[in-house]
Amino acid sequence: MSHLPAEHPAVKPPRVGVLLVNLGTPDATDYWSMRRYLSEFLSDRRVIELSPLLWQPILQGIILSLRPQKSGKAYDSIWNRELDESPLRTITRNQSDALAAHAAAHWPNVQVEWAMRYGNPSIAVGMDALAGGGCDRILVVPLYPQYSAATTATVNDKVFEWLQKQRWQPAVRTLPQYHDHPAYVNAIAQSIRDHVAGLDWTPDLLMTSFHGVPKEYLDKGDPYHCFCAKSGRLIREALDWPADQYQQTFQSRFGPKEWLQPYTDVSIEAAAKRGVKNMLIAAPGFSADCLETLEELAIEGAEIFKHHGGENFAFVPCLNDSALGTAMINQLVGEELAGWV
Ligand SMILES: C=CC1=C(C)c2cc3[nH]c(cc4nc(cc5[nH]c(cc1n2)c(C)c5CCC(=O)O)C(CCC(=O)O)=C4C)c(C)c3C=C
Ligand SMILES: [Fe+2]
Ligand SMILES: [Fe+2]
Repeated sequence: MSHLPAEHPAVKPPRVGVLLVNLGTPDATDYWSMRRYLSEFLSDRRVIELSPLLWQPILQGIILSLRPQKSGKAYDSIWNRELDESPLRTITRNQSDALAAHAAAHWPNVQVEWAMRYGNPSIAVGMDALAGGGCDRILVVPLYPQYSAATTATVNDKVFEWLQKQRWQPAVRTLPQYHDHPAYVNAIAQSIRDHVAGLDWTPDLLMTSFHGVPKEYLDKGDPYHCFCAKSGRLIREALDWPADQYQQTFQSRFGPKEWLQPYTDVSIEAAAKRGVKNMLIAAPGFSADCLETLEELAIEGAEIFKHHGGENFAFVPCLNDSALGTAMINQLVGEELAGWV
């Protein structure tokens, strides 16, 4: 006859968890908050592929003495003062709330949480909340349409680092990239169409700007570059936008090495100099507006364009928690939960 020990773990009714994950964000814009965030981010060996013996002295000594102030100022210019947090955090939480509402209506045994790869709330906190809620199956959703080792893979690494510490592991699925999914391509195309309809001028250039990575990562086999090119082409085709009035670029260069080209800032300047007067820019690689879109594109991009002779400049907001954006997330998650709900 067998006897269960008194401390036998409680067996809860099975539930399914979904964890939405985006990049990360500082808790505040002061020097130490910025330093903590940038240190975690730039110490990730998927992001900076250098030996820590070489990189950490440069990072801790030089970069983290100056960059926290500079980036803190940039974050200050876009900070959500009402909620005292970065826009990326506000938007990701809203996306999660919208998915949770959809789940409550359609998939009653699904719990939704959200997390940031760097900063708070962490992936471990999100996974703890799902496991604590009784989820024995978890779908992880890195909110990156185009796969890169520097983004999608490092989210999955962090999830599996959490799994390594669990005695009772849930089953885990990860959402694959969706760079050519019709729901994604059509949602981006529609958001661009809607934005154009609200302008009192006609764009003579549409630029789609994606976050860059060092060119070396492409040479080593990271497929991100090709996925961005394909997304750009599919979006242009969905819009039926003339090829000679379209350009795809890469932004947010960091450090002295070559990054993926053409560079967004250089291309905006060149467009203005060759006589483009009306320019529209979109950022289809970002699921949510953040420093890189609100500051680098909408503010700095407009300044560069106008400084070099451009007249009208508009930025198409990311899908964020718009009806288009949340419907797309609901669809992608619904397809990936097949067999689980
Ligand atoms: C070598 C450094 C970096 C690589 C490689 C990199 C890849 C990469 N990043 C994103 C998306 C985002 N990056 C954001 C901010 C940001 N990125 C870097 C550096 C690299 N990114 C830094 C240092 C920062 C912080 C700000 C700064 O100091 O400039 C953000 C915004 C976060 C926010 O809270 O607003 C996003 C989003 C992708 C998609 C990507 C590779 C494909
Ligand atoms: Fe980045
Ligand atoms: Fe940037």
